[in-house]
Amino acid sequence: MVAKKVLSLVFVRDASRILLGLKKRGFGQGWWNGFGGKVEPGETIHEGALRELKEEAGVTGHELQEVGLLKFEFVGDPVLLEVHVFSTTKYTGQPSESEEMKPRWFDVDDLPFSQMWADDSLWFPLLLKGSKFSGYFLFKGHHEILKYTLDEVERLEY
Ligand SMILES: Nc1nc2c([nH]c(=O)n2[C@H]2C[C@H](O)[C@@H](COP(=O)(O)OP(=O)(O)OP(=O)(O)O)O2)c(=O)[nH]1
Repeated sequence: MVAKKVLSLVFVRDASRILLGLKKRGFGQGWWNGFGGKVEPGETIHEGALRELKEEAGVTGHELQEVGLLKFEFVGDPVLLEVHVFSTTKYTGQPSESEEMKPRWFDVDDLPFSQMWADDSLWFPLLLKGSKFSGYFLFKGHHEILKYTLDEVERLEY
């Protein structure tokens, strides 16, 4: 049986910028990403997303919209990752560094794709234009995508 891990991933945006964090440890260390992590027992995915955003970036998110559903498999690993992607322009608090992430605003025209997960450059254009999207990526190691599907969708289906 394939085990499934459910994770959140949150992007905070303003008119021309997006808040990313440099992951300081663990999965994806050394890469820029949104904020998120494993959903804990007893919380909804949305609650998990808000908690991780607060823990990792010091920011309270409001009116999070779920915009993407991304599934990942890694060759040789029986675990399927199901990443729920959220976006918002509404937040309170100032981004601040945590044990896990070092936040920084990036201009949306100048994103550090060479220091991000390889799939991100494929779906970021959909995220940035405000579309909803659904994707599946099969990785070999953490750098190479062997195959993928990616669709712009009207609504997300689970
Ligand atoms: N942008 C992007 N994010 C990804 C990809 N794959 C992937 O898991 N993520 C996200 C989902 C989560 O937000 C984050 C991984 O979560 P994590 O393992 O750090 O979870 P956590 O914070 O609960 O971890 P920990 O406390 O146990 O260390 O990375 C990807 O290919 N691209």
